[in-house]
Amino acid sequence: MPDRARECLQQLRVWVDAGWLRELDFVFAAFLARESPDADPLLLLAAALASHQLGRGHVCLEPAAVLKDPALVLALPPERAEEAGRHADAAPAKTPVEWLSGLAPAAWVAALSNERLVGSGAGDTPLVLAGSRLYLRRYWQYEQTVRAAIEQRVAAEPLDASTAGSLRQALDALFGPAASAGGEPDWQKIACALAVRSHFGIVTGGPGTGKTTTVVKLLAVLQHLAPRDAQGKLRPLRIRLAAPTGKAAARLNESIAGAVKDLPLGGLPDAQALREAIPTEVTTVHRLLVPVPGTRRFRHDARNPLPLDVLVLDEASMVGLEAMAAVVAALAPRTRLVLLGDKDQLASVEAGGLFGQLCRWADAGRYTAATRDWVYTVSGEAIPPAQADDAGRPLDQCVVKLRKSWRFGEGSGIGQLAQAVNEGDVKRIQEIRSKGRADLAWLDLANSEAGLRRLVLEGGPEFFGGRGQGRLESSGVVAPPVGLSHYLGVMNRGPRSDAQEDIDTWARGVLDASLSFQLLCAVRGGRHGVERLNERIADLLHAEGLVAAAQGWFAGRPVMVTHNDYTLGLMNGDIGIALQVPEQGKPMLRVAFPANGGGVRWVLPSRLESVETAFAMTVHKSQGSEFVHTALVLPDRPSPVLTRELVYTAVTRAKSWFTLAGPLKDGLLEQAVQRPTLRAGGLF
Ligand SMILES: Nc1ncnc2c1ncn2[C@@H]1O[C@H](COP(=O)(O)OP(=O)(O)OP(=O)(O)O)[C@@H](O)[C@H]1O
Repeated sequence: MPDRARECLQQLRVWVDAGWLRELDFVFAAFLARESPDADPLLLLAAALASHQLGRGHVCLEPAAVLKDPALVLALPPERAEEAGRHADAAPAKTPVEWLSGLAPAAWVAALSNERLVGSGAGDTPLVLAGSRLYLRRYWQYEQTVRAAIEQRVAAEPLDASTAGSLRQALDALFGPAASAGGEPDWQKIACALAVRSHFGIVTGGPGTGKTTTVVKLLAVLQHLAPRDAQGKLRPLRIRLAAPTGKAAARLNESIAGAVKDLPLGGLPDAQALREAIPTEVTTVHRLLVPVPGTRRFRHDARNPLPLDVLVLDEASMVGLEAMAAVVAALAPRTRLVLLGDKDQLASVEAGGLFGQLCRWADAGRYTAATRDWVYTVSGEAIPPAQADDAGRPLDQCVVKLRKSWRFGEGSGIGQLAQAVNEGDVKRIQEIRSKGRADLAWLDLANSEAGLRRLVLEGGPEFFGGRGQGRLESSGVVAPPVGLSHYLGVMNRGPRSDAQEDIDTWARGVLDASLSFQLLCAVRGGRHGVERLNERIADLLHAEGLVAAAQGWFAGRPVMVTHNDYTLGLMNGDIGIALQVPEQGKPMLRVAFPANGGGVRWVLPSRLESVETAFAMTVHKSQGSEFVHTALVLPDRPSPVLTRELVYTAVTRAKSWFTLAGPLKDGLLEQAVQRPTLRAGGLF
């Protein structure tokens, strides 16, 4: 191996030893150096960094973007290395940023020219350079699979004119007549119309904008348009609903049955048959595809597609590129695909960010004249000029953003804060803070241990605008905010008797009560990171006598599963609580997990290999969940992890109360909301 390549690998090794790169990144570069000993060191560096970026959620490396701001794009040195207390003298002598300084993008791209290692598509080179993006081949292939599947569905034959009348009848029955001219149109109705028009549809919107309501109506419309048998009886379409995680599936499960029950089908023939033809059970993507044990493959793939007419995928922003490629590969060409999600939330933890890419133009709409005419014909809704653009791409015609929140009324502080954060509107955030809102609390932790204690134990009602008094909303009575002592109180009251039924009811009560309050952290390391905070909270609860120990397993310890465990049927992100239950007369510790249908599943602590304490969890892990009172704890110093999407995701986890805790004077929040997440990818 030439000296230059050896030196490069030595440098990469130093960065791995410093915890800046993963072993995997090094191994990949070393493999390439063996395959092609004359490879340019800049190619080996690019390969290691492309692999590093994958670990950070980016599917490719864009040399020009890296060179513009290497420290930001590569996040090197990483946040964790600093927080682990590494000192300047322990840091590698040369940083990637220094190595790259002075390099021109064209020179870096030129160094990637290597027939054995880098191709432009077809072939089997380990790397693919597509335009200005460098991919590990597998991820380039995933993008190709997803793009082809979407393009094919976007281009699917539109409904023939004879169906338009029937569609109009169904849309009017479900949504009522069109809004009066000049008013805001009914975007839910438009979303349905457009999702019927092609074989691909996206409905995006913030919390409570009616994504579930809309998709249930869409399914009713599709069933209404489904073929009939010779006796005119409905031959229902085969429909499945899926979500990326068990928690997200359980949440949709809860809301969908109600939405199906409330469907206003009165104006349509066969109303009962239509209602019955809409599924209410939601599965996870993994269960839908059925994993083949010991492999990355699934039983359902291109050779054995799912027997489906329609697949609805909820919380699509959480689906990584690899999982999405597996989903679309398992769909027959005529299966419709409908994606639901909030495009402004954090992207998936897995490399991807594809929902954000697909929804890139959702705010602008970009509907062409043909789309506007068609929407008007089948729904009577006029798309406003602001959302019209005859240069819109075919994909844009399939994407609809729901713009009105039905959950957060005009006066809701949470709704207003979420919007201001999403728009990066610092002035508006400051206004919201200075005016005070009944459902928002701001807790400066700079020198206030007592404040954190109040928040953790009781939810800190006194920090809210209206001092945390309960209130009446259109949806019902909102009880005052609570902290962790709430569910621990339910736990410490114990079951009514030792009968298993009473124990299960009690455990379910504890699990439900635990959703009343959740602490979220932006980062894992540091004083306000999830690890230290969990330790501090356990100590505090122990000192208060609310739990019997602060370490190991103890009754009241909430745990989050960190890896899928198919034997136990537990998925990454599932949360259980350790409880003391009588077994053959003796108290034993068992972990209670929520089961479908309001039940409880009991697991022995010793069988849970990959769990972590979850008094506090990262915002990433909270995706797909909602809590009555959500508190975001900001890190104690600036971090590139703290982005607009992260804060927005945290705020929108709150149903009724939101607390922002942290060093509020240092402008951390303001910096964060002005920093949107960077995600590389070339999907659309
Ligand atoms: N057009 C509407 N008119 C009146 N109420 C509506 C309308 N659309 C939705 N809602 C109500 O708003 C609430 C939220 O709706 P839905 O659950 O469909 O929203 P979502 O976007 O799926 O929410 P989530 O944030 O939970 O994903 C529900 O109570 C629903 O009944």
